[in-house]
Amino acid sequence: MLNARGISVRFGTQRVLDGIDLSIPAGRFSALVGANGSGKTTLLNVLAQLVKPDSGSVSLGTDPLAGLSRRDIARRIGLLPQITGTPVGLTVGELVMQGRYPWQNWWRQWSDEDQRAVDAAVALTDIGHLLQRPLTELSGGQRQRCWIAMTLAQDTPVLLLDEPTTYLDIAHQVELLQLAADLATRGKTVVAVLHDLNQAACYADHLIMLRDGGIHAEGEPASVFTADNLEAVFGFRAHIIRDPHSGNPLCVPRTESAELELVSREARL
Ligand SMILES: Nc1ncnc2c1ncn2[C@@H]1O[C@H](COP(=O)(O)OP(=O)(O)OP(=O)(O)O)[C@@H](O)[C@H]1O
Repeated sequence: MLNARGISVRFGTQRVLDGIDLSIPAGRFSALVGANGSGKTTLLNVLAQLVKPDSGSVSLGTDPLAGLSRRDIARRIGLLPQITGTPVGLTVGELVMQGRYPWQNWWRQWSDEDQRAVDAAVALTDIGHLLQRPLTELSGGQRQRCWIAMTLAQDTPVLLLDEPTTYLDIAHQVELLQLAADLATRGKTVVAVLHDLNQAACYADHLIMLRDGGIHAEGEPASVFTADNLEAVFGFRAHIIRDPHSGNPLCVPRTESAELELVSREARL
């Protein structure tokens, strides 16, 4: 269990996170959703100890993370940030190998275990055919899969993914979400910031809705993914319907034209 207690963060005069208490279930796939600017990235960065909160603490199980070295944290928590730049002069293979950095030191160089972790990450993200290519020559989606592979190669019990489906076509989005769900089934604790609410409700075991730097709702998607919560958090009205195949909740935005059509149809009856 990854626990955050009383987390508050200010940037200047702006309070971005406001006394957050959160218990992220171990071995589950949690999705973090909320409007732009609601504090999702800041919260992930606090969980990964990249942002020091003004108050509050994070622990993994019973172990507080504050005070651990960067290397020790990186052996426990892998973070895929929102990627904005591309390193020049690096091949895909070299990037993925960098995921093993926290496990190495001057007396322990590249090992069979490192190679196994890299091979597994490469296979899971289907980038074996790209290993010799410079990162700068790849499409945005291919590059995103390489970053994900690097994070997987780190082989941490906790994975924090900030908008991992960015740049991916729909088939690779679904693949990535299924991979996150599978990793959770195999015991990893996965937390992903997702903007596609239906994907979040469909793939995650646990949904966390952030609103103005606080937790508005959290729990199983079936109980959290309600029209009222979506309206409160995102300010839009939606119908919640069920996926006829899986039974998962899906939201359909209530557009003005659809509402008018409904009213006039009812008036005609
Ligand atoms: N380093 C920073 N310095 C100052 N303000 C910041 C910094 N990082 C984030 N903020 C502010 O904190 C608020 C929350 O930002 P954050 O990136 O956590 O939101 P988010 O929910 O991830 O947004 P998005 O969905 O747009 O990615 C925003 O108002 C943002 O401008």
